[in-house]
Amino acid sequence: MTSKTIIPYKDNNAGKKQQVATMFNNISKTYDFLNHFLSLGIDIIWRKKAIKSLKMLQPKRMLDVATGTGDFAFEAIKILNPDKIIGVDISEGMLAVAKEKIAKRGLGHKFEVALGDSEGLPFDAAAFDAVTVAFGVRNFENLKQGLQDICRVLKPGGKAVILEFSNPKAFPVKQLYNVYSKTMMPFFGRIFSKDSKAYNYLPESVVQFPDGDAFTSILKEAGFSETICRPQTFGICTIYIGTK
Ligand SMILES: C[S@@+](CC[C@H](N)C(=O)[O-])C[C@H]1O[C@@H](n2cnc3c(N)ncnc32)[C@H](O)[C@@H]1O
Repeated sequence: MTSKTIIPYKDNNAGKKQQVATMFNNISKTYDFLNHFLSLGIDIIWRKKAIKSLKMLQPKRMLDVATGTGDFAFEAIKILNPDKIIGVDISEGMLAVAKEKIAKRGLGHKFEVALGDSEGLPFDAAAFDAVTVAFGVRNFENLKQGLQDICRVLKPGGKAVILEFSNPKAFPVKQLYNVYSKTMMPFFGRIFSKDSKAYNYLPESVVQFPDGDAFTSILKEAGFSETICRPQTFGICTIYIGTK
């Protein structure tokens, strides 16, 4: 199953990847604030829970794909204490914020970030014990290719943990969340961020994105086994785990 391509700027001819990078460059300075504000801080709980699923594996060398401003990687450092975590992202603006946070927290010896595309990761095969992606896969231009490359850089037995928005299915959460994401999110996004289109793209891209079993099927096609799907908070978000 492939998802219909949703792009941030419909009147623009650039491809999805370039548009997504531009959008995140535009919103990088307000991203962290709006993330916690719009999710009422629940994203912090989702991140912790997702990272905790790697505790048994005790990964030493980790990769955080679509690392953005680094919050998923910071959580991994706190909970798992790996020797090294590398974060890659296609948005220089988001990475600039991540770099400031790394310096402020004195974590430069443990957490490095670099420009890098999920669909052609600049690493050797089997280089990492675990790969994490939070709220990133929905933005990939080619989802299956991105997941295949994540599988390639994992060691055999290594795990990918993916956190992504999904669509709540049950009444009345489905209806309430629909209204919230289509009205409040774009409203506050327009007020606080520099990009009025970015917070329209967010709910539109979630609706179109394959979730639940549809997503775990793509994980399997990309080379993962023992796939797990754990919906969070009435299905607003889902933790997916795949093993190489
Ligand atoms: C919603 S942000 C998530 C950032 C961070 N992981 C977090 O949890 O807050 C999505 C990020 O995915 C990045 N991204 C989108 N497509 C990508 C790709 N093909 N390769 C690497 N990063 C990508 C964007 O630039 C953006 O920083």
